[in-house]
Amino acid sequence: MTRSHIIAVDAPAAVGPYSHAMTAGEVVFLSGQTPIVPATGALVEGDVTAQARQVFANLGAVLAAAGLGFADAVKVNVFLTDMDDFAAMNAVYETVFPQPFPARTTVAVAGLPLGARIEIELTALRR
Ligand SMILES: C=C(N)C(=O)O
Repeated sequence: MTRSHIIAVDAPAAVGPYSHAMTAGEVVFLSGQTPIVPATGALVEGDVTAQARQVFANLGAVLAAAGLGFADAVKVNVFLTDMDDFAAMNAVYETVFPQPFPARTTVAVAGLPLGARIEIELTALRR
């Protein structure tokens, strides 16, 4: 099975020792994206809705660098620092993924890098 890494020039630089994505055969594992604005390296201004939109913009940039799109996602993991943001996250989420929606898990966590309210990682499949 081939293994390679993906660096997306349109996504924020990694904030730690990880690749934007790794491929393993036909499966593409995207690292978690936080709401960092690529041009500034800072968190986007605004509420969790703005943060969710930025996260999806960043994930979209990584998917595009892999030659993929949100329709290719098979599993998504959503991390929130406050489960009260669940509905707002869903409202953005359902505009991004076509149906049938990928499998998904959402959990609340004690903290995220740079004080973000949301981080999302996903796994996609080359078809
Ligand atoms: C933002 C990340 N994906 C990380 O720190 O692992």
